[in-house]
Amino acid sequence: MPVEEHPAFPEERERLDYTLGYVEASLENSLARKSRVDKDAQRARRGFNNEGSQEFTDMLLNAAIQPGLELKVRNLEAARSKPYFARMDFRETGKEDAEKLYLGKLCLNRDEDQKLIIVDWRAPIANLYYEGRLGEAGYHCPEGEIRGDLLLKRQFTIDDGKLREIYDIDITTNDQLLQTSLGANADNRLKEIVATIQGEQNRIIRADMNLPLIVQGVAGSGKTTIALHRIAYLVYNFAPSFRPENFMIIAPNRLFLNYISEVLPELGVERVKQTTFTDFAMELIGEKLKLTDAYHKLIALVKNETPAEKAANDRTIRAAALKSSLTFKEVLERYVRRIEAGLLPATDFRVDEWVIYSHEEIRDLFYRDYRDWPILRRLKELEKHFKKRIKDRKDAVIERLQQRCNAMVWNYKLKLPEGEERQQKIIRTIDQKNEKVQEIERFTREGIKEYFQQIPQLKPSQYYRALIDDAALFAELAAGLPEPELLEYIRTQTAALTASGKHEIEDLAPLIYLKHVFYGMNEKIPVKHIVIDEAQDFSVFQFYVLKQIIRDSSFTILGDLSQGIHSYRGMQDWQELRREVFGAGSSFRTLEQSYRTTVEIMEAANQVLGRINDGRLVMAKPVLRHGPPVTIERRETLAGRAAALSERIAAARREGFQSVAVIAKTLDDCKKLHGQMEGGAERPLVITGKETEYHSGVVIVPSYLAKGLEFDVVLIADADRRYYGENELDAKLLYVAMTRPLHRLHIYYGAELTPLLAGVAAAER
Ligand SMILES: Nc1ncnc2c1ncn2[C@@H]1O[C@H](COP(=O)(O)OP(=O)(O)OP(=O)(O)O)[C@@H](O)[C@H]1O
Repeated sequence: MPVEEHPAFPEERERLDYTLGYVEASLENSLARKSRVDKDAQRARRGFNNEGSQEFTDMLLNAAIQPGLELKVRNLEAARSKPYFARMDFRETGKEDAEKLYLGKLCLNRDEDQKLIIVDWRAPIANLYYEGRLGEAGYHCPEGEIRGDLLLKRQFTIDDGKLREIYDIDITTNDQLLQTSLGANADNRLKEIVATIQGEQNRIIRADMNLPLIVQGVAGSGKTTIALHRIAYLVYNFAPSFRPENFMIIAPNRLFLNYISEVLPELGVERVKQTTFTDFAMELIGEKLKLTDAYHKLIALVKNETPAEKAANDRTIRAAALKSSLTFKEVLERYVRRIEAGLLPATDFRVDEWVIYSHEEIRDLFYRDYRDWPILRRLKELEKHFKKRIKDRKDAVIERLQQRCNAMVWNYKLKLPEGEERQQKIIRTIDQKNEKVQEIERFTREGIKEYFQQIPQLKPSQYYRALIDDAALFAELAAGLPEPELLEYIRTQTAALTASGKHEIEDLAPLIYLKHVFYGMNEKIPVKHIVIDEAQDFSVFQFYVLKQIIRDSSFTILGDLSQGIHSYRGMQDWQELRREVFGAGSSFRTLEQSYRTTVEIMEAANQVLGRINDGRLVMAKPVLRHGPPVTIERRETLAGRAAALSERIAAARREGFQSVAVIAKTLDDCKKLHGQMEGGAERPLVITGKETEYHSGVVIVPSYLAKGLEFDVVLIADADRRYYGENELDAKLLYVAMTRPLHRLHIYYGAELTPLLAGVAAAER
């Protein structure tokens, strides 16, 4: 129905005009204020000459105000075209009138009377919109629970300040706006979804920040999107105790970070730390380490062609899993305990003939009083104790020397006549005393230095190598642990790698662990809440170290075991993570509804997943949105496939789709295909994984890099048996590829179709 025919159109248009007028006025005010503050800041900077001056105070004040004002101006500018997206009418129990609340991305108050013109979607009352059905409803706020009647829920489409659509949501929840939003084409980057957040997503966004939360969500269930909305929600609700810098999101790679980079600014949130595990690990370890290519192992694994390769791969997978487990951490823990036990010299701390601290006293300090401190930091405390006691002793000795010197001087003055000889003797006495004092100072300084020189202090990577290179020590420490042969294999592989000056991603958790136990790192990390996306690719050991180093911080962990293409080193089971790392206090939620793709595509992908035969994997339920069937076509030659792909790309473009991805198994396969697609109308861009900027449009992307991304149309280029065999890893890779499109999926193969797709009800030619 045209929007003008909606009975509430005149009222809503009037309200929109009023709001836009207010936004405009507020923007004008804020711009004027911003310009004043900017000018004052400039003036103060020019006039500033010392830290006690008025200019300095002004400079600090302006620096504090400027970012907030800039943000306000940006938010108001955004609100000009779309100030709100919904309205709800709520009558609180005991009150006569219902309040009309308009929900938007930011809150806007009327300056005169503080009346709310727009309610922020993150405010407690906004929960009614996401959770409440019409009728009796309530919400929690700092004052307690507020109950009442939800009389109206209405959604709007507003573009460029124009009211385009009005949808009233009735008791049966007809989410027209969600359908419209899902039917739209993929933008260049991930987008915000405040208007259509669903109940199960809302409960994750608003979950208690202090409890670790683990979310298993199927492909397309909105994990990445809600991870970002959760941060925006927490930033808003926990300010000013928490600042945006206290939040951090860890994502799989920089390309992905760039893909998601617009959501937080769109939600009015800046300065949240967005990083990858590798980058964060390097920061924590504090050493410049060379890493092997992140996908090197996966690429070797997916080639998997000859029986010999298969056997070697099997061992690689088992070794990576063991190295990423808490069993390997146990070896390191024993190693650390061994170093700790033998760290102190078996002597007293003496300076010359004085015993300053006895061995027993030192042990008590080191192993008892400071036992919870990082090992090498305890040495710093010992040193402080040594210095303090030396100083007390030294002061007493110097005092005695001084008294003796005074007595001698006095004696000379009494006994010798005034003159050259007496003067010389007095000078010599004082000089001798000064020399002695200096000698004592030197002695004590050197005594401390000598004591601590006996204690080796290495970098984390040096401690690691000292263990990895020592076969006998390693075997001794690993005694009694499961799979001793595999542990020894890990040791030799790691020793060879580190000898060539490199580490692999599985080494990062051990290195962070060593850094933490020897040096500690708490004061360096301002992070209080960590959100981890694609968490299925993290190992238990990685989670363990993150939890250890940021003890007070809380975690939101989101992932999908069905997409665990790094599961050889990643997560097999969320319950293990809860058991081993986060404990019973953590909560666990599942998301089964998938919003990205059509029913036809999701059903085909689910069939592939079903082949893995793992009861723990959850099948996605698509939102009811239909599209054309998945097609599977054979083109015998690579050239033939390339030509067919080029045709499909052109057709997709004619249909108005913006983003098309050709997915081939590995980067090499992508490059070969690219070479063949020269003649096509639009030659795709190959994504190599080295990019830091995400370009959509038409791309060729290796299956493992497609994870997390989405496209309007996906063309799988090589669904042959020889590429996708009947094994878990291949099935997961194919599943990831098949769950990337929003609207169309076309599959091609050359010789023999992968058995993983056998029976997939697709339009086959
Ligand atoms: N409530 C919603 N309203 C509108 N769109 C939504 C909603 N939830 C998810 N989407 C859309 O569904 C798509 C998938 O979201 P997202 O990429 O966050 O899912 P994901 O669970 O991280 O997916 P995957 O694990 O497959 O990478 C995105 O286009 C997102 O905008």
